[in-house]
Amino acid sequence: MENRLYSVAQIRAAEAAAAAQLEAGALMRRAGQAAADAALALLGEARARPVLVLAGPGNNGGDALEMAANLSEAGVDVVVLHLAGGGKVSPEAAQALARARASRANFADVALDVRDWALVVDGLFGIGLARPLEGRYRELVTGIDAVRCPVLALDVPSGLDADSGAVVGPNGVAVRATHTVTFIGDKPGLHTAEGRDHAGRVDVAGLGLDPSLFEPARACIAAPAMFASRLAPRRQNSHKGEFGDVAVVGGAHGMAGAAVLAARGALYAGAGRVFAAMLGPALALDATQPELMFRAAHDFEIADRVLVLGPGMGGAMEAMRALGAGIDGATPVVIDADGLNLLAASLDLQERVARRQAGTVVTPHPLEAARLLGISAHEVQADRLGTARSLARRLQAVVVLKGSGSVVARPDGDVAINPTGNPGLATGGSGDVLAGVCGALLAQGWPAWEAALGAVWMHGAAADRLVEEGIGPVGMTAGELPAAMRRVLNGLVAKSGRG
Ligand SMILES: NC(=O)C1=CN([C@@H]2O[C@H](COP(=O)(O)OP(=O)(O)OC[C@H]3O[C@@H](n4cnc5c(N)ncnc54)[C@H](O)[C@@H]3O)[C@@H](O)[C@H]2O)[C@@H](O)CC1
Ligand SMILES: Nc1ncnc2c1ncn2[C@@H]1O[C@H](COP(=O)(O)OP(=O)(O)O)[C@@H](O)[C@H]1O
Ligand SMILES: [K+]
Repeated sequence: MENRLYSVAQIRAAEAAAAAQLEAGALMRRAGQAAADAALALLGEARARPVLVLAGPGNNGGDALEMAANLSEAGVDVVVLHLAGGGKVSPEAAQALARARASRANFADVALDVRDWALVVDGLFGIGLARPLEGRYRELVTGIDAVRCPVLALDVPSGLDADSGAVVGPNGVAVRATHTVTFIGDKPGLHTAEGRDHAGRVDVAGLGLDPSLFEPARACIAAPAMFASRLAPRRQNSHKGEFGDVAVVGGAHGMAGAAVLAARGALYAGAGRVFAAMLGPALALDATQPELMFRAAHDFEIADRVLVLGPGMGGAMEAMRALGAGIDGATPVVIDADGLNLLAASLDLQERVARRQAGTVVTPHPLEAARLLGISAHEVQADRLGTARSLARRLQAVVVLKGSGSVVARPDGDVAINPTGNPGLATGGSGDVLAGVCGALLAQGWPAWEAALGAVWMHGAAADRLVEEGIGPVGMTAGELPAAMRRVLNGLVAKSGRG
């Protein structure tokens, strides 16, 4: 897997194995050097103002002190704010402190806002954070929000859980960095939940560890390489029957729009034919998308069609029947929105999902995932990877837990975190488009895992393009996504062709 992500336990194990082969303090010195290089790159020619280095009581503070010594040796004006804490200090961190004290760095107890800094470095806490930030730490971390210069976090923004991306504590705070240089290996918490807001741009400094020291990663950052084998250019001699039928089953009274958006998503992602099987009054036509075929759900023939079950489906008995029929069918399905709420209410349906032979992709947002697992949305967000994994295992399906850094999980426990997308997607209907795109990829023969990864990646990339064009994030609409996603998809297909 490329772009590997490691749990804190895996990082600790690799670090311990490496430390046993190296001279004492070598890893911390390497971390301090990598951090200084990152800071120098950020500073560029901006050397007139000083750099503030916040150093905490543990080894993260040790990294920061090594870095302060390196920066001052490089001629940078450095001010260190060292919070010693009362606990035991590791020999490496003690050595780093002695080195920083002997350097030209100034140790001072300053308020964050007293100077115009060129850069603030967060070396308070890393993967050893054990409880919420309080007192002086909390004050400093909130103070960082007010600075206008870049903020570089070492390893992990202090206050953030590196495994989950949750801010630690009920009313917890965490550093909002513009950049993070993370050590030894990349960590999931920097890329999902609150992670993207707190970590900023993430660079990995591997510190020269031998790859054989790592346990196999069970998580990665999603990338087109993971679904590239499905992006083959179309043969000249092809016909619509090769690209599959998608039927969106939904659109109860008053919710036709959800089914239409999903159907448009499927059409623009290349399905051969797209139907909308409506639980409410069947529309005669979508005048802006006349290619879509509307049918009444109660007498619609679902056989041989990939189904997108749920957009605007409502909760009536008829919806439950349509969902059950789709689940028991032999074609791949996507279950979304109201389909998931109905599923949450029926253990029987959940078991039938788990027994399905054809591909199944389930796309809950955090509240839908919470209903399915009988927990709160807060608990889902506190452990997005764990939640996605347990749902995937329970339903024996590929699960997309949506939101910032969508988590795609498979029943065997492997997960990928999607790096594309932005808050422009936080608008009604964007999830319907995603479900339709995923249905179209399944209809074109993509396996569930690749279809889910491809749909999520391209849907997010479409939103990113719209932002680049000034169409969002504010005011971006779900209806603008299908055409933008189509450009992304064709761009990837063109790249996949023979040079
Ligand atoms: N051991 C080494 O040689 C290396 C350490 N590294 C760095 O070391 C970090 C991990 O070091 P540590 O295990 O010392 O952990 P941290 O430095 O992240 O924090 C642990 C220290 O903070 C205290 N603490 C935890 N939460 C607190 C809170 N909320 N309020 C007040 N005090 C709190 C603990 O009692 C302990 O003293 C990594 O994130 C990384 O930055 C890496 O540079 C790799 C090399
Ligand atoms: N802040 C965000 N950053 C990135 N993606 C987001 C964000 N908010 C929402 N999304 C994405 O937008 C889509 C919203 O889906 P959903 O919550 O089902 O909305 P709806 O039901 O209105 O269609 C999902 O793909 C989700 O991952
Ligand atoms: K930190």
